[in-house]
Amino acid sequence: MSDKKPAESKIWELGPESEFRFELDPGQSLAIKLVQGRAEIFGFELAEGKQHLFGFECKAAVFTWKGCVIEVTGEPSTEYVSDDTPMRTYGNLHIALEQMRVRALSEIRGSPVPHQDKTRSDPPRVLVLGPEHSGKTTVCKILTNYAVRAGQGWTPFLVNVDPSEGAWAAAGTLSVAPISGPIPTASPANSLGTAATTAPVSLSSNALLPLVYWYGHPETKRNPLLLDRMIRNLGENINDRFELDTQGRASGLIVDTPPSFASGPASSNPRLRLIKACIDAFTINVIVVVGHEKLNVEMQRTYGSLVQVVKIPKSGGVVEVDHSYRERVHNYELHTYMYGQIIPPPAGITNGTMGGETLTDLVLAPSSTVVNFSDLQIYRIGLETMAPSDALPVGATRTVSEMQAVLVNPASPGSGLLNAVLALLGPANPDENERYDEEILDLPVVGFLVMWVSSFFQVGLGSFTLHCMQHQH
Ligand SMILES: Nc1ncnc2c1ncn2[C@@H]1O[C@H](COP(=O)(O)OP(=O)(O)OP(=O)(O)O)[C@@H](O)[C@H]1O
Repeated sequence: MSDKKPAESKIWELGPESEFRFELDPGQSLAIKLVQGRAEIFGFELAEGKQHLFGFECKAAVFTWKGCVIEVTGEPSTEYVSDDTPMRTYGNLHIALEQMRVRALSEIRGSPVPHQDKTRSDPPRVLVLGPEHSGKTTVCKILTNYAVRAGQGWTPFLVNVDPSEGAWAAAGTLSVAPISGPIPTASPANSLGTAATTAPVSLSSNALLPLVYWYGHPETKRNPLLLDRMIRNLGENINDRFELDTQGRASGLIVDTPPSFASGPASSNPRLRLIKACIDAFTINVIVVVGHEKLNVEMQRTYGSLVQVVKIPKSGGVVEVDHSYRERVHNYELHTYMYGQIIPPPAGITNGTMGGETLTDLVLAPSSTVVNFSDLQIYRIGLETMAPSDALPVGATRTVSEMQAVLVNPASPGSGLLNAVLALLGPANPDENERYDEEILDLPVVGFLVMWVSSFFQVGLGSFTLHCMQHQH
C-alpha cells in the first residue's frame, strides 16, 4: 500500500456560463469529479461521479452552461474561475453549422429544402484561421464535439494541417479522421483523441482511424511546396470518401491550421498560397477567424464574395505556450505512441478514468526489433537544410528540388538519422506500370520508427500503428 498522503481536494461551485481553468506543470496530475449539475471540457461532457484524470502539462477548462459543482484533487500550478468566456458565440456558430448539415442531408436524400439556392444546402466545410495561441485547435474541438453530441449521427471530419501538432500521430504529420464520438481532453499528447492500435488488447472504445501524411518537419516554412501537395492529397482522399459516405459528407469538415497561415506579409509569402490550397482541396465554404481583426479583413477582401467569413473572439483562457513546452509535447506524443497513455493519478485517487476509458486499457507494451539497414530504404524529401526557393540568389536553381526523394545512406556519418523519427509508408502501387517518380510523396503513413543508438543501430517500431481510412471502391 502507498504511504503517500492523499492529495488535497477542493470543491468549486461554478455559476452558469463560467469555467474553471487549470494549468499543470511537468509531473503534476489532477483529478476532477463532477459532483452536481452538468459540465464539459471543450465540448466533451463529464460523467457525474467519475474521477477524470489530467496530466502531461495539460491546460484546459471545465465549462458549464447552467452551473455545477466539481471536486478537484491535486495541485495545479494555476487554477481559477472565469465567467468571461466566448462560449455563447461558439455555441451560436455551432447552431449555424448544424443548420447547414440538416439542409445538406435533406438535399442529399432528396427531401424538400427550404431554400432554392443550391449553395445554401452545402454541408459546412470550415477553415479555422488565427494567430499563435488564439485557441484554434480548441475551437475545432468544441465545434466537432458539439456536432457529434447533437444526436443526429454526424461524423464530422476533423483535419489537421498544422504539422507542429501531432494530432493522432506524431508532430510532422498532416492528418484527417472522421469523428463519431466526443473527443476528450486529458493530455496534450493526444489532444484530438486516440487512434486505433494494432495491440491485441481491447483499447479505447472511441479509437479513431486517421489518414496521415508525412511532412517531416514541425515548421510550415521548411517546405511549403510539399505541404501544399499533402494538403491536396488529404483533400482528394476526403472527396473520395464523401462520394460513398453521405452522412459523413453532410456532417462536413473542420480544418485546424498552423499559426503561420495568419501572419506575415501578403506578397512573396507562401501562407496565402497554402490558405488557397486548403480552400480548393477541402472546398471550404466557411472561414472562421479567431480573434484577429486584420486577418479577418484580409480574408473578407480576398474570399468574402466566395465563402462566408466569420470572426469569433479568442478565449481569455488560452495559454501562451513556449517553444520548450512544444518540444516536450512532441516527446509526450511519441512516448504515448509507443507506450500508450499513462497518467499517474494524484495520491489517494484509485478509480480515475481518462476521457471515460479505464487507465489500464490505454497502456501499450512495445517491443524492439533489430532490422538490417539493407532491408530498409530510407528517403529524405529534399535536402536536410533547405532554404525556400524564393530565398535563393537570382538565377540560381537547386540541385535537389523540394519534392525530390533522396535515398539516405545510413552508414554515412552525415546521414542525420541519429534520434530521428521516420515514418513508415504504405506500400507502393503493386502494378509497376502505375508507379511514378514522386509516388513516395503520396503514400500514407502506417507507422513510425524511432532511430537510436546503443552499441549498434536499432529500430524501434511501436506496437501501435495507424490505420488508413477504408475506401470502399
Ligand atoms: N478556455 C481555456 N482555458 C484554459 N486553457 C485553455 C482554454 N482554451 C484553450 N486552452 C489551452 O491553451 C492551449 C493553447 O490552445 P490551442 O492549442 O487551442 O491554441 P492554438 O491557437 O491552436 O495554438 P497554436 O498557435 O499552437 O496552433 C492549449 O493547451 C489549450 O488546451
